[in-house]
Amino acid sequence: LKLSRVSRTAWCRSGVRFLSQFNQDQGPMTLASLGLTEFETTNKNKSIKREKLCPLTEIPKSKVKPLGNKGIKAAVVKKSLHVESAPFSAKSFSELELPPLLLERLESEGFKSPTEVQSAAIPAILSNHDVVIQSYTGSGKTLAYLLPILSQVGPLKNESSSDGKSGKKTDIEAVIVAPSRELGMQIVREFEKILGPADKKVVQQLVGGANRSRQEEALKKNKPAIVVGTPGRIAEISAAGKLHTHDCRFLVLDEVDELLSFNFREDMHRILEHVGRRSGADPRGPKGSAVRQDERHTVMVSATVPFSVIRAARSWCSDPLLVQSKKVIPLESIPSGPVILGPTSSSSTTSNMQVQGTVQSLPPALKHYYCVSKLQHKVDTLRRCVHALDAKSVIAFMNHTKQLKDAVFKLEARGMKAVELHGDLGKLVRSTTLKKFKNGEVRVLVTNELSARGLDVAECDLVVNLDLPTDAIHYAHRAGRTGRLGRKGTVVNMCEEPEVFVVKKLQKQLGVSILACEFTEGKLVVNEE
Ligand SMILES: Nc1ncnc2c1ncn2[C@@H]1O[C@H](COP(=O)(O)OP(=O)(O)OP(=O)(O)O)[C@@H](O)[C@H]1O
Repeated sequence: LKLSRVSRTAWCRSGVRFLSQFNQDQGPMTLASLGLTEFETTNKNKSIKREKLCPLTEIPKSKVKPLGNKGIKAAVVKKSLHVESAPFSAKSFSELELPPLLLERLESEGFKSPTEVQSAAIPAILSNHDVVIQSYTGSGKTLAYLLPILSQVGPLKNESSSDGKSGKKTDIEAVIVAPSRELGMQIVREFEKILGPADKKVVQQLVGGANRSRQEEALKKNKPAIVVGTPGRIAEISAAGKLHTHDCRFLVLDEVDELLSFNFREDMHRILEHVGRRSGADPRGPKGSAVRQDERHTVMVSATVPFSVIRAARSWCSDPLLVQSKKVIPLESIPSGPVILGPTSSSSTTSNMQVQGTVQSLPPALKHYYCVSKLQHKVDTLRRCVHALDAKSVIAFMNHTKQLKDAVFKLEARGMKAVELHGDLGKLVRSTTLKKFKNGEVRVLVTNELSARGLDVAECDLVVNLDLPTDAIHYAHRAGRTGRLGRKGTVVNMCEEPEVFVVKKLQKQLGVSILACEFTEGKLVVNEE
């Protein structure tokens, strides 16, 4: 496959189909399956060592690459990045060269030290590299891009940071795109937390479902430097000429693999076309000129990075780096096609890749179980499961919105406080429901895929799949709602007898043990198989 120069249109058209085809054939694509987690493959003849991918400790300086994207992103003058020393030795935020005001804010909000992915990503972004950030759910990817942005944009930034190209006050300097309203709002709150009450207006939410004219008025009145929103609303306001992003310096695509899905295709196309597109600039201007210092930096983020994302990054970014918890490597060094796990692959290679894949997208300490239950008994089994594990904060996933109400009704009838959350509810109901769940008023949140991505409820100690997820990528995001930032977490899958093979397949694809269990006499009993 020749993928590095796919046109945007081709990428948009084919990305989803490609991904779903791959998922069907080989299971979900993880970075491990791209051969990234081990620096030496098991095939000795074709072994690729890290040193070859990334000579010495330095990321190679950017080469000017034909991008085939009308030059939205021309070559950028980049600082070289020491990948083995600085990012991995950082013990505190101050070692990451963040500005003093930002460090003060982090301290007063109780953030003491960076997570591994933050230690790796912050220097990479600060060195003007485009990056793809991939690390497991709940590992702190939001701050990994938020902090370098606030180092260069807004009131906490380094004094030496430039004010952007035009210096026009109406210009947006950073656009963050997220696939759901809930996730968008959560990111806004994270920005507000770090900015502090006095500077909250530096960031503006542009999520769907909220009043559009109020958002437009706020843009006009507050002149925010940063906007966070859903693709539809950002594209809509941009198309109406009320959002000026041509001089934008940062574009972040959070949950990027979801943003590449068919549903968002047109809106994402507009965003990628317009954000950071300098009017009148020659995209192929002289290499290293000062003009390009302020070109758009693109940051793509997710716990799961299928091949469609690698391909999109190659198309839309300039010499992107892949940042994982303990590694920073040039995306260029990734093999240019998916690793095929066919019948000819040796079983050791296959299992090795799968184990590595799990380490990357799921928190390593999560415990996984499955429990065979008849359809009509599943909610009762859920109730027994919650009691047996003494779970305080539970997210139960179902595949069909219509069934959620019924499950909530049954739980409430048995004295268990539960509430439903899905996209058909009004925005006010959605936010009060989530608030109630977050502050512990409700024990079980019964929901669908809407809550699977990004939702951060630290207290959530149990995830139950009342219906099995459609594939391993969906499993990873659902499971990742628990066990966040090193906390304990349990995932229980309820399935009927004929579905056990699906659990076995997920287990194999994800490389985790999903143990058979039942709930008897108020206890979790793990069955020997
Ligand atoms: N350095 C840190 N110190 C303490 N808490 C942190 C730190 N970094 C992030 N957190 C907190 O950890 C939680 C999880 O972070 P975040 O939501 O960014 O994870 P994530 O990797 O994006 O997860 P997901 O893949 O599910 O979206 C958040 O509540 C965040 O505020």
